[in-house]
Parts: sequence; C-alpha cells; structure tokens
Amino acid sequence: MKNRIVIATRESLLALWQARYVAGKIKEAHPEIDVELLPVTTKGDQILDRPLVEIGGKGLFIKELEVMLLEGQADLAVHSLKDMTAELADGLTLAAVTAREDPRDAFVSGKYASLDELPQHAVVGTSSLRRQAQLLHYRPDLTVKSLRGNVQTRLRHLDEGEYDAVILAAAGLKRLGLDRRIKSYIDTNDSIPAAGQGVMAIEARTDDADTLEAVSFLHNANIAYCIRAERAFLAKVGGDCKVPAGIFVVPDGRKKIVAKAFIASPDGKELYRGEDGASDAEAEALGERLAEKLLNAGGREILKNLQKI
Ligand SMILES: NCc1[nH]cc(CCC(=O)O)c1CC(=O)O
Repeated sequence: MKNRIVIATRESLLALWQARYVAGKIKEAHPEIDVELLPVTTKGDQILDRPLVEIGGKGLFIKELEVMLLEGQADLAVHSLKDMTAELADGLTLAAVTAREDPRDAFVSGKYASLDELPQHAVVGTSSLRRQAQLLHYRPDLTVKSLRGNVQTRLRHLDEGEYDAVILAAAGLKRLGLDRRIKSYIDTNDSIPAAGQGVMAIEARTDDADTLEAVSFLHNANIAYCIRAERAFLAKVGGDCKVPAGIFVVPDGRKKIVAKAFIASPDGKELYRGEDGASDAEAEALGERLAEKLLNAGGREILKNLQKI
C-alpha cells in the first residue's frame, strides 16, 4: 500500500473543492495515507477572452493534469467528468466516478425568477452550444451572449449587468455553496444535460494498482453504467463541446438504464430528440444506438455544417 497520494487539480474554486472532497474521503478511509494537492494552471483556465470552441475545446482543461499523471508528479487527477473528452490519454484510466450531484442546468438572475419570466429579447449568458440550442429552441426571441470563465467570474459578469440571466450547472453552484443564486431549475427534459454533468471523475495511471485500490471505494457502479452510455454517445457525436448535443442517462429499476438525448442546430431551429432504454450491461450499445438514431434523423447534416465554420 502507498503512504502518499498526490492529487493534481485545476486551480478554480470548483476544481479545488472537488479535489479537497476526494482528498478528505481518502484520508477518512485510509488515515495512514498522506494526501496532497498539486494545483495546476491549465490552458483552458488561462485563455478567457475567446470561446472554448476556438482555442481547441474542452481537452484543454485536462491535458496538463494528464501530463502530471503520466510523468509521475501526481497519482490522481480529479475532474468534472463533463470537462473530459471521450478518449483518455494512453496509460490512464478512470479509477472511479462518484455519485451524481444535481444534473440540472440552473437559471440564475438578479431580476427574473425563471426562463418563462424573461422579457422578449432578454440577454442570456452561456458559451455552451448545448445550452444555447435548447434555450433558443424554447425561446427563439432570446439573445444568447458568450460567457466564459470559472463559476465566480460568470456570476460577476451577471452581477455587473452584462446579462439578464445566465445558465450554469446546478452541481457546480451547489458544491460551492452558491445554491442561493439559483432562481429556478430547468427540467432535464427542457435542457438535457451534458454527458457526465454532475459527476466527478478520478483519473489514475492504468498500472498503478495501489492507487486504483485506494480510491475504489469512491466508485459508484450504478452511475458508471449511466456514464458509459453517455460517453459512448459523446464519442459518436464528436466527443467535444463543439457539438450542440446532450445526453442524460438514469438507472431505471433493476439492472436497467434509460437515456434521453438530443442533437440540434446551434440556433435551435432544428432539434432531434430520442429516448431509449437497455440493460446496464449494454450501456455502450445504448449510447451508440441513440447517437446513430439522432445522426440519421438530421444530426449528421448539422455536424457536417458545423465543421465548415
Ligand atoms: N463547463 C465548466 C464546468 N464543468 C463542470 C461544471 C459544473 C460541475 C458539473 O457539472 O459536474 C462546470 C460549470 C458549469 O457548467 O456551470
């Protein structure tokens, strides 16, 4: 058994909260292990003046952490699963995925109680094509304006009056103790979450059996099945936040899971939705089948057009 585990983490308050949470759990379960945090600045955190899509997508938040693992400077990396690309770097594996925090998108505003209360042409902040497409599908009159940075920065931009409302993940706000900022929750049928939303992923070296064993108690097997389906879908539709797509999978009784997903044009005018279920053992096939169905329905054409931009 190891006597020391180093956890690489981004430096945002949410990332630090998540890394500290995992560190605390490991110390509780294994008092003999020394757990240390290694905060790392990632490219995705540094470049805030351009949309994520332009600077290379969400892999930018995890690459530096993966290098730390591969070079042996750290033993674990804690991520928001949502920020991870469909493929992990060679030699690395998901040691555990945690129980899911609230998966919903949250409506945050100083002036309005819900999406329905927003006046015509109100300005809503989000840089997620997934949120944008679903927002505009529901309310084509709204103006969606880019919003980047960590959770605190986004809230500050809202408070400074640049937006009438912003959409953020409920999970991040709750972890940071900012629930009071949430005016209402958007139902997962109206804003289908991103693959992995609300789940923390703990990544480690595939050959580091001691570390894998030390964190195995944090693994939630039921969520793992759901995540397998969500990530299989993500891999099929392009694996990055460049696509206006989402999927949400939940356990459904004994050894079954159900999924709902969508692919849309960024303006929300075209939106294809589907639902399907399977046994948990067939999670990947479920995600792939749903992706294929939505791609055939019109999603493939949308993704092709997006690549031209
Ligand atoms: N895009 C950044 C990001 N990555 C994970 C979360 C929240 C936590 C989670 O979904 O697990 C957030 C903030 C947000 O989308 O509002």
